Amino acid sequence: MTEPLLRVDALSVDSLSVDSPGSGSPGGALLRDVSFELAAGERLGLIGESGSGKSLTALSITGLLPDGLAADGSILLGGAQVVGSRERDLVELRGRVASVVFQEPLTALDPLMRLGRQIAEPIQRYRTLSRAELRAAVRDALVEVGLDEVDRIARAYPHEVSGGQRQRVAIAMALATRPQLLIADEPTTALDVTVQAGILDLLDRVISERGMSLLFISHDLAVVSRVADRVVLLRHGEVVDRGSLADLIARPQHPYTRELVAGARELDSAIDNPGSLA
Ligand SMILES: Nc1ncnc2c1ncn2[C@@H]1O[C@H](COP(=O)(O)OP(=O)(O)OP(=O)(O)O)[C@@H](O)[C@H]1O
Repeated sequence: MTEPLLRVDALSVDSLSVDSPGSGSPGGALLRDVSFELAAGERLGLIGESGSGKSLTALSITGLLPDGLAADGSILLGGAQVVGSRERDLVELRGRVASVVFQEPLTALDPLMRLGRQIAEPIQRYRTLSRAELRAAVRDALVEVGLDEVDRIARAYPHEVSGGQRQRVAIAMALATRPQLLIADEPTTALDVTVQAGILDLLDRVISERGMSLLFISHDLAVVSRVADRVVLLRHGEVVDRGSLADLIARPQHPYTRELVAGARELDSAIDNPGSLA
């Protein structure tokens, strides 16, 4: 078999900056010269403290920056340019190439629509199915994200299921369009620790089973280490460090990386020795 001439990354962000041009703020750009690549099937963690620019990066990638903010540079999503693209083309890219899971599942869910219908919508957008086939596809989608009682959940409204179940449904919706890349923006931050572990295991499994790429965004190195192979560290809108997770943890170079690694170790030993928390 011959090697392909051109390897298309799932995502390639090159010299991305985000500005708030109308604001006249003297602070300058919100993101500056952010660059990273994500190969097909790879898992990258984007780490940074609150306000470092993680969400603006995710919104830039999906072409969803709020009004008043402008992106510059290049973002290739499955080989297609996002920066400067028309909304019509971006709609096609979202879903087909990349889907997003947010911190708060209610962002993605309509409170007035039964969950089964909400999952059926993205499935129908990309596949022509009979009613019976569609019902089976919705059940399969719920089973894939580890939910039991799928008939009850399909008939329920978002407020009638638990927070963890809602996040699983939101993940099922994000996966329903068969994207190549899943962008998970702090998907477990709003959940308690045991539920969090279940969602991380789920992401780990579906990403492997489907051979997808994952961009996992979090402020928490310990959480990222559960699902990512490589990380990019953002601080004040700039990339300050990057590398394989194993290298960064074993040999942290940048002061911010050292701080993060020390913090994650402290938390880990506090969990192992609960008395040390007192
Ligand atoms: N619409 C906007 N207009 C102006 N500034 C904004 C806007 N949205 C975000 N910012 C600013 O951009 C910076 C980066 O924000 P961003 O939401 O990307 O941070 P984050 O790393 O995702 O933080 P968090 O973990 O708290 O969500 C912050 O200083 C924020 O105040």
